[in-house]
Amino acid sequence: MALKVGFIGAGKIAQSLIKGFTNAGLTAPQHIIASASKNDVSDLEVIQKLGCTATTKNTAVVRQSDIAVLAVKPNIVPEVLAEIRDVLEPPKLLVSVAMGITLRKLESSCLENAHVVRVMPNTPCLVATGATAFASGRYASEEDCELTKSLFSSVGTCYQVPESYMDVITAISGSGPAYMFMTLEALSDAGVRHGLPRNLALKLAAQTMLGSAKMVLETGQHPAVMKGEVCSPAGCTIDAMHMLEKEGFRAALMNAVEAAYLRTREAGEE
Ligand SMILES: NC(=O)C1=CN([C@@H]2O[C@H](COP(=O)(O)OP(=O)(O)OC[C@H]3O[C@@H](n4cnc5c(N)ncnc54)[C@H](O)[C@@H]3O)[C@@H](O)[C@H]2O)C=CC1
Ligand SMILES: O=C(O)[C@@H]1CCC=N1
Repeated sequence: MALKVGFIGAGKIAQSLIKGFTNAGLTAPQHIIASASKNDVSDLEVIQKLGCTATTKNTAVVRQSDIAVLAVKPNIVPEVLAEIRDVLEPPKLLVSVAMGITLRKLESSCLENAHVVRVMPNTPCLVATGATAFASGRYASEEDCELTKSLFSSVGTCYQVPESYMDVITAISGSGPAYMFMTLEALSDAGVRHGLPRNLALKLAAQTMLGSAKMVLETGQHPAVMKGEVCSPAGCTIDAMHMLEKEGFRAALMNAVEAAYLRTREAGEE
């Protein structure tokens, strides 16, 4: 029987997941229902255009689905949980993708024994290359974890982790696509600055990022070793490396992750 998936919140991440899950053939648009705020006409329209059911009633989403994905901003989570509490009866699974919101917080706002998992996907799920991690709640069963794993593995990789990892994972792979897009934008700008057509510069930059990531995943070698192999003695790359060190490239990235991590923790405490 087809899996019925509901989304509470129909924004950027919900849309990436809906397109990813349906492209993967894990479910079909007619088995998907998603809700948005009544002021959010554009998200409701996108859902309809995708062939899914759009609604403003969160309880309808839970009632009509096997799994309910909670994809609203963290500050909206308490009011949504209060709304759906009584219809989210165990063993129905709640999959929260809200940054920073702990399993304890989620479970304490649901019925006793509610089946909950906390998940951090990223937007490349849209193109079946997502990076997802999840932590299991107290009452989520083995079956729930298997289902979560198969759902998110259909749109990329998916790892089960201790919940204590989730905030930093949010800052690395949840937010990570934005760091990568900024890098690609900067690389292609540099190409344009030196006379390349933008389209060519962007394609070369993106393929370079893809290839480098693939080398890390497939060879298992430390990135520092492979970086060394690109730097020919007295060549041009080592000059670029020197400049990146001088400009604080590594520290800038590590500081960016720390900023996102701290914001994630703060959102969990609000
Ligand atoms: N954008 C991303 O790349 C990722 C986002 N997330 C998490 O997903 C959640 C949503 O993020 P985005 O999709 O980026 O936000 P968004 O602003 O694009 O979407 C939020 C959605 O929630 C809806 N909404 C607002 N109030 C509602 C209510 N009372 N009931 C039902 N729906 C309501 C809005 O209409 C909108 O469709 C956040 O908690 C975020 O931390 C997690 C992983 C990645
Ligand atoms: O920026 C955010 O709040 C969300 C969480 C991870 C990616 N986007």
